[in-house]
This record gives sequence, structure tokens and C-alpha cells, in this order.
Amino acid sequence: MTTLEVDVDVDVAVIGAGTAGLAAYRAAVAQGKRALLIEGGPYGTTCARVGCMPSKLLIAAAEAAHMLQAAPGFGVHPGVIRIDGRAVMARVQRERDRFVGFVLDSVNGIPERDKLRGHARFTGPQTLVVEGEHDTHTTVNASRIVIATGSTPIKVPMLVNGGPGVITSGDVFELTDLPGSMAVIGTGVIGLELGQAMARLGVRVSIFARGGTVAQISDPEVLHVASKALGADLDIRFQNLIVDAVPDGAGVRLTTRDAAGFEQIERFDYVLQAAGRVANVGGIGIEHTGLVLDGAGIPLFDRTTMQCGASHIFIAGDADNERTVLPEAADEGRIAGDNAGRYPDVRPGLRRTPLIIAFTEPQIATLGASYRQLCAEGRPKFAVGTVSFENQGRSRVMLQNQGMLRVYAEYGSGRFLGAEMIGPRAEHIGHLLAWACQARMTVDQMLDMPFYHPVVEEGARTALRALHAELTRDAAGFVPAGDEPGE
Ligand SMILES: Cc1cc2nc3c(=O)[nH]c(=O)nc-3n(C[C@H](O)[C@H](O)[C@H](O)COP(=O)(O)OP(=O)(O)OC[C@H]3O[C@@H](n4cnc5c(N)ncnc54)[C@H](O)[C@@H]3O)c2cc1C
Ligand SMILES: NC(=O)c1ccc[n+]([C@@H]2O[C@H](COP(=O)([O-])OP(=O)(O)OC[C@H]3O[C@@H](n4cnc5c(N)ncnc54)[C@H](O)[C@@H]3O)[C@@H](O)[C@H]2O)c1
Repeated sequence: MTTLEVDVDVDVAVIGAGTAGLAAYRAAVAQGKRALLIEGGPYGTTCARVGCMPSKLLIAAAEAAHMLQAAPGFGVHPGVIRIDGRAVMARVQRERDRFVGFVLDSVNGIPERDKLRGHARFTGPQTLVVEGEHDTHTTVNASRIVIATGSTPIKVPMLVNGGPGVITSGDVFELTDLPGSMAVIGTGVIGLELGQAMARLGVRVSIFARGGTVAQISDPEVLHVASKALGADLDIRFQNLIVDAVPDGAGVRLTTRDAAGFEQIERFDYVLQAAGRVANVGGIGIEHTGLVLDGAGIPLFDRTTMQCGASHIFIAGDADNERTVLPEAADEGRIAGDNAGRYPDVRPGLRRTPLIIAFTEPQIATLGASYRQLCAEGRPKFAVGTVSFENQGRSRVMLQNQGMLRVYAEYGSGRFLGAEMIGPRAEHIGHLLAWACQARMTVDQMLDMPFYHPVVEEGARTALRALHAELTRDAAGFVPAGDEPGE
């Protein structure tokens, strides 16, 4: 590697031009500072290139196929269904490129002197070296630095010998046709979203889970309903371990072991690793920053200011491994860039009520405090209200009457704390409840809000009424009654 170093002095260096890094750059510039955005990979962001957008495009195609498959339940018979895999993938890629194009336009709008290509690495608390493919070309001296390096899919060690058929979510959207079969490793959000979409598009899919978790759900009752609902039309093998993978023609021969110790060998065209993502903080010389790190090598930081310790270094987005979803990356990037610009006068920024939505069907939404957090040692007992969507009016009308919502509130104050659900239109109910949570509403105040009829939101009202009853059980003897038909 040749060394042809140029020295650059800036106020704020931002490592990574993803969603968090772009927001950080803009916020630092808005503070009147000279900022430099350093990107080691392709521009375009994980969200647009290989994340949120292409996955939702694939899911949209799967929903179209599923609507046709579900139509006979209404007495509507669409005839022979033909899925053109090449056309499906072509649309995914065409629309994905359009979304990436918008990001590239905005990156093109950034002055050239504020951008640097290459992989950045700390050599000291205020110094970065930036390496291209063949050389270390630049030394950057920055009085403040934002780490916005994102995350990378975890490679499952038992799959290392599986050959080119072992892929990650980043590879799926490059396929030019739908495969015949796919094994998916992991029942997290990525495994379930992509696994279900592929299955609905006619791919033979088996999903392997080493445990019993389903996406981000922590409430055992919701988890039970979710395993049943998703398992009804998907081959999910819970409590299965991956033993080995070897190439088999153009595919992969996968060996797995179930809870009884029984080993099974199956062939798949592809094995998709969806076993989690790891923050990109290794290989960036984090040890030269002098920051205190946690067990995963991530600097300790304040989640309201994004400041690492009391230092001039800030962290944002998937790199901090806290809430690894797009809206949080954007918020954290803005806060980190703003505070890097203000440093040492750092200020807390707005952190919103947590909200995570998995675009499976039924959809999964969790918001506010999770069941697991509320059960943590030392926390006061909390009240729970439950609704099943099995007999919920509008859900039955739509033939989408599967799922459960559990809502949580504080005894005494009656304040709404959070919820977990799997069910129809969870993306919308999730927002409604997250807004109430952030507004610090009580359950009574939420029940004073309008609910139309017949809507899926009436299911949320039923759960809130049950929660209200639980909160007031010993006090007034109030018994909630659902008085609209099919509520
Ligand atoms: C398949 C999939 C589906 C998803 N779906 C959703 C969804 O529906 N909704 C949602 O909210 N979230 C979703 N997410 C999560 C969301 O995409 C991420 O949380 C978000 O994109 C993270 O943004 P970021 O800025 O932290 O990272 P990124 O956008 O990955 O940016 C990090 C950048 O840093 C660069 N970089 C890394 N190291 C260096 C270095 N040393 N020097 C220079 N540059 C470096 C990388 O090349 C990269 O461009 C999904 C993710 C995946 C993978
Ligand atoms: N709709 C969305 O908002 C959305 C969609 C996709 C991804 N994302 C983000 O991307 C992140 C990463 O997603 P993910 O699904 O890869 O991770 P995850 O952490 O959500 O799930 C990983 C899963 O893999 C399992 N696993 C881990 N190692 C395994 C092994 N060796 N064998 C079998 N199973 C194993 C885990 O038990 C877990 O079920 C998410 O946490 C989320 O923040 C969000």
C-alpha cells in the first residue's frame, strides 16, 4: 500500500454517509462549522440500497400474490396465478434504484470539498487516516468526530464452508429471478420479513430459529400468538441448530439439528443469513480514541446527546447498536451533528417514544416500554389489558382476524406505558399508541379519544378498556362493555 498523505483540518469529521451520517453532516454545517463527510463504501445508504426500501418492495409483490391466494375466501376466484420472478425482481431493483437516486442527488448537492472517499480509521482521539483501495491518501485532523459507520450482517460460523449460495440480505435484492428454494437462518425482523415474502412468491422457504423468539416481541402471550399465526403459513423450525453447510451444485446442502438431537440434511438454492447485525466499530481504530467501551467494543454514550463520555466524539445510528432502525438513525445523526457543532456546549436532543414495526403479515408492532423492560427487577408492578383479533369486527370482515394486542399502564397514575402486538394494521395502531405514549396520556384520556366504526382501532379500544378495568378493579367496580356489534 502506498502512502501519499494529504493533511486536512476540519471542525467536524463524520465517518459514514448513511442516514445518520448525512443528518449529522447537515446539522454540523447548520452550526456554521466546516464539516467533512467520509464514506468508505457506495453512497446511497443502507436503507435505500439494501434495507428498508428494497425489502418493502419485495413484500409489496408478496402481498399482491397473497391477496390473490386469499381471494377465494371471499368467493372471488382469480384463476391461475402466475408469478413472474424476473419481473418481480426487476421491479424491486428499478424502484430501489429510484430511491437510491434521490439519496445520490442529495449527496451530489454537498460541496466536493466537504466529501472524502475511503475507509476512515482513528490513529488518535482527533486524528483519522483515510484509506482508499490502494493507498492511505489523507490524514484528517478534526476537533470533533461523529461515528456513523452503520452495521454489517453477522456471518454464522457454521455456514462458512457453504459456498456462494450462502448469502445475506444485501445479496437478496441483486437476484435477477426468484429462487426455487431458500433456507433462512434467524426469526428476527429480517428473517421473517424476507422469508415470508419469498414464501408468498412461491419460493420453498424453511426458517430456522435456534430459540423461540419472533422478531422484537418480548411479551410471552403475544409471542405465543405470533408463533402460531406466522407458523400457520410458514415452515418455521424453532429450536433448531445449524450444524454445517456445504456447496451442492449451484446450491447449498444444509445440516440442522432439532431439539431432540435429530439431524436433517436438506438442499436449498440459497441459505440467507439473518442472524442479526453487528455495529461497524471494529477496524476503525476505536482503541486509539481513549473512550471507555462496552463489552461489544461500542463507546459508552449518552442517548440524549449522543456524546461518548465527556469527549469530543459522538456516535449515531446502527453504530451504537441501540435502536437500529431508520427513524432513530436520522434522529441520532441530527443530535450528534448538532452537538458536534456546538461542542463543548452539548444539549439533549429530542428522543421519541420507541416504535418498531415488522412488515410481516400479520404485522408486528412494539412501542414504548417493552414487556421485558417493565418486568425488569425493581420496577413497580404494571397493569395489562389484552385483546385478541380473532373476533374483532373489522378484522373478521377483511379475513385478517389473527393476532393479539397487549397494552401496559402504570398503577396509580393510570399512565399508558407501552404495547406489543401482532395483528392487522399494526403499523397504524402502533403509531396511534406511540403518539399517546409520547404525549404521556393516561388510559382514561386515550379512551376519551374518537374511535370510528367499524375499524381495527376498535380492537385497541377493547384492550384499553380491559386495561382501564384492571387499573380500577378494586376502586369503582367499573365493568367495561363493548356495545357496538363486532367490536
Ligand atoms: C434488510 C433490512 C431491512 C430494514 N428495514 C427497515 C425498515 O423497514 N424500517 C426501518 O426503520 N429500518 C429498517 N432497517 C434498518 C435501517 O436500514 C438501519 O437502521 C439504517 O439504515 C441505519 O443507518 P446508518 O446511517 O446507521 O447506517 P448506514 O446507512 O449503513 O451508513 C453507514 C455508512 O458508513 C460507511 N462506513 C462504515 N465504516 C466506515 C469507515 N470506517 N469509513 C468510512 N465509511 C464507513 C458505510 O459504508 C455506510 O455507507 C432495515 C435494515 C435491513 C438490513
Ligand atoms: N421493519 C424493520 O424495522 C426492520 C426490518 C429489517 C431489519 N431491521 C433492523 O435490522 C436489525 C437486524 O435484523 P436481524 O433480523 O438480522 O436481527 P435480529 O437481531 O432482529 O434477529 C436475529 C435472529 O437470528 C437468530 N440467530 C442468531 N444467531 C443464530 C444462529 N447461529 N442460528 C440460528 N439463529 C440465530 C436470533 O435468535 C434472532 O432470532 C433489526 O434488529 C432491526 O433493527 C428493521
